[in-house]
Amino acid sequence: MVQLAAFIQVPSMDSITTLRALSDIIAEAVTTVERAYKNADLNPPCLDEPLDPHSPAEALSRDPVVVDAVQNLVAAAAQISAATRDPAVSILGAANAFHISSCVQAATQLNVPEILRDAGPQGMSVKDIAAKNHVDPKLLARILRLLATHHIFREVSTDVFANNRISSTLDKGKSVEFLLANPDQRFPETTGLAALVEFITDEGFKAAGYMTETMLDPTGPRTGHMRAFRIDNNMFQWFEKPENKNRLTRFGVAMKGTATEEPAETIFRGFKWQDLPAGSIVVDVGGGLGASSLSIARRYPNLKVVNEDRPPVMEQSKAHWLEFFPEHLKAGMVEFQPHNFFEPQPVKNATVFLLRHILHDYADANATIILTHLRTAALSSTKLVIIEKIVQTACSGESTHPHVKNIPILGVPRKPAPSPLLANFGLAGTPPYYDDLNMNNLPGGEERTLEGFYDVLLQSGWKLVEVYNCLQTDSNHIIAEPIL
Ligand SMILES: C[S@@+](CC[C@H](N)C(=O)[O-])C[C@H]1O[C@@H](n2cnc3c(N)ncnc32)[C@H](O)[C@@H]1O
Repeated sequence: MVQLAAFIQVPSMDSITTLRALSDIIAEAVTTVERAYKNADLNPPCLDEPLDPHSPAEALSRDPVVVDAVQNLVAAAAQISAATRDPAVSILGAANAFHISSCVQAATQLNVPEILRDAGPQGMSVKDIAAKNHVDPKLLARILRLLATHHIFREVSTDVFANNRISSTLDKGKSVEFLLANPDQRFPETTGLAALVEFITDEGFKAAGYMTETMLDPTGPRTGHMRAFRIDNNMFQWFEKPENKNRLTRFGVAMKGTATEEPAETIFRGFKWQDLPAGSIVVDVGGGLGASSLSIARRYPNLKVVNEDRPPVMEQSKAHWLEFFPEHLKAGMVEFQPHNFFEPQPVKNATVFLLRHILHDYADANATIILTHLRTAALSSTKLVIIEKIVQTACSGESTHPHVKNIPILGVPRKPAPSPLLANFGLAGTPPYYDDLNMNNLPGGEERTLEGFYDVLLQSGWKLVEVYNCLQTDSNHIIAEPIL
């Protein structure tokens, strides 16, 4: 009898209390969103309609009050689903989640969002979409239906699909005729979000397929990417091969796309660029196109910029600055310095070394080499500004690291998650964890905890002095100074 009782599922008071608390969080969040939109005499954006990035309703969706409410809503809705759904169905859903990536890849590579933009709200028959790409309409219908089931596209009537708010984010804003006739020109001059999605669902997706194999075979190829593409050099060297020219272009635009995940003002919400004296030298180490330093220089044109990256990227960067900020070039205030950051740093009088999305490409041994070269070239007054996400744990509790507790965390205080949500807001807080594994599988790097940053900086002669939390983004500005 005692043994039998163990198998009888009687929901405890705790489980019910948890469900009630989650549903209260959802109800309260909906009320907050409703009130914000009523006060502005607007309706929230409609999922069934394409995104209009310039509409007042979309602008209000970025209001901190609405963002916070939606964060609670997403976290609670995911947790209540996890708590109530058949766990076998949940785990099978997780196991099959790669189909979503694969179908998003198909839809974007076939330019379906642009084809459906032209079709308007009544949508287009999958036969006509498939005909433009010379692919099997039956398979395309199955792909788009799986996506519509996940609220990406809308199945208007049987086999007729239209864009919705989510699918339309992939619209590259170019004509279908142009995209089909110029496959190598699909991404330049776009926001970069579609390029980022294609990079993740192509290189990222393939590399992830080899993550476990790589973990179990530490003496073999170092990354999932090397295994997937059967290469023995790293992703960045692979990008430089002539046959990967389009991939390199896509990656460059995709990195610009990472900025679309965060509000345009983010770069100004942490480190106080305005306090730098005129003529200060900002070195954008591994700057890519130099999109971040370009934003900084545009706002503070008395700052000099040295953009550093691998030689082929420098060509692209120069073209980017010529297009978007030619004045700084003409004024001789920006230099393009081909440089390998595993070799000694050539700029010896930097005011700031800016490292945005660089250290996470490398595990600690290589990150230490990069940081040590910067430390050797630094003046005693040089600041290191690292822009990266700081990974939180899924549980609550104080750090046991001896030093990080005393580091000032400035900027926007991070709100604690209301009980019973996970401390990191669960599904609403996933981006850093996705990035972490992309870093592992592609270049062999990692997103770091605050403790991880402190330790790798210390090993390289830098002291982590403060952290800025930026508004509405997971990105942090991590400031370090030379240890003298
Ligand atoms: C993740 S991207 C970040 C780009 C830019 N900082 C940004 O925030 O958009 C990494 C950059 O590091 C560059 N990179 C990779 N290996 C490098 C090396 N050994 N020396 C210099 N740059 C390198 C890549 O070309 C790429 O532009």
